[in-house]
Amino acid sequence: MTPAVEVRGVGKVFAGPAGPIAALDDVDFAVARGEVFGIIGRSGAGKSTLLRLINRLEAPSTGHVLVDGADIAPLDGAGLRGLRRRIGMVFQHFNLISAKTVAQNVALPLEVAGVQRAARMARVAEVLQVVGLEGRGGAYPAQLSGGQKQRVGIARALVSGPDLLLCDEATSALDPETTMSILALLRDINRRLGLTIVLITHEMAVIRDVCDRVAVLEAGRMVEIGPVWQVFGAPAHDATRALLAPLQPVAAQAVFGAAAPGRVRIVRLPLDGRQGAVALPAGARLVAGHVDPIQGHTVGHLVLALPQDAALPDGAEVIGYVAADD
Ligand SMILES: Nc1ncnc2c1ncn2[C@@H]1O[C@H](COP(=O)(O)OP(=O)(O)OP(=O)(O)O)[C@@H](O)[C@H]1O
Repeated sequence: MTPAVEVRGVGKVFAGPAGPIAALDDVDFAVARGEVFGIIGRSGAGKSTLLRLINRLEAPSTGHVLVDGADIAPLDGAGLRGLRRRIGMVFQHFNLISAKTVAQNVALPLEVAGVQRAARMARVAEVLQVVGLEGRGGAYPAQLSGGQKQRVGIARALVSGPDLLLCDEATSALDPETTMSILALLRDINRRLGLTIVLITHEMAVIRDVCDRVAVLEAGRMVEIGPVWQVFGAPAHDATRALLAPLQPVAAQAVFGAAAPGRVRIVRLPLDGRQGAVALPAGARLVAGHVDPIQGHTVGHLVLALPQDAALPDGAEVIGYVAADD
């Protein structure tokens, strides 16, 4: 099946005041139809630029972006309007017009496309129901909570019946509970409407809670890509590990002392989601642990105190030492 989006050898160079800035360098991946695909990276990694290339707000300096198998570079006029109808955008700060009601905000793309009023209103009612805002069409944005405003933003993104949704830090302005409900809504839309979703975020928790696969960007390069459970379970790049760190409160190395005679090893044993039951050496004691069920895999780590004569379990690393009777 043709991928929903293909990013092929894409580079993007901006002219900065102090010379050219390579925002993206040879980025290459494909997003399958019906997938929720996350792009994560720290600030300045190139996430927004990548999203802007997919909806052709920017053109690549090198390489190609294909949507539904077709290069979007040559599109102009009607072709570009058609592309924009097939792509819904959800923004961090909602981008609602405060002087317009919820229904008027949601109807805007249809109005621009010249859809008749009756058809507009019918479609708006439909998408407001999808996002759980039925009956709120007459409210103004100022009367809504952040989560409700984002629901309006999502309804507006859906109103033209797109098959691809691009989310730009869609939950970054929301509290954790509201974030969860918006992510659940995105997942629901993905499943019910079969929509492909590409989202950018700097939070691994967002990736964990909603994505099927993730690509990690670091300084404009894609340093890692894979199913979420695999990337969480066995991150291959330092940038990925740094992004995961806030989610994995390891009993830090600093807590433990250095090697010395008679001291017990503290080891970190990753659970990469591939293991079944994990066999532990006799006499091992549990110090800490963190487990995330992701896509049906158990991902996380255990921190163990190992008796001196015990072999280091496969994949475990020594992170420090404590006195035998600690
Ligand atoms: N229009 C532009 N002109 C010049 N430089 C730009 C432009 N847009 C982005 N950049 C630069 O390209 C790099 C990547 O920026 P981008 O906004 O894509 O990163 P990001 O990962 O989305 O970061 P953030 O999370 O902070 O938004 C940065 O160095 C940025 O300063």
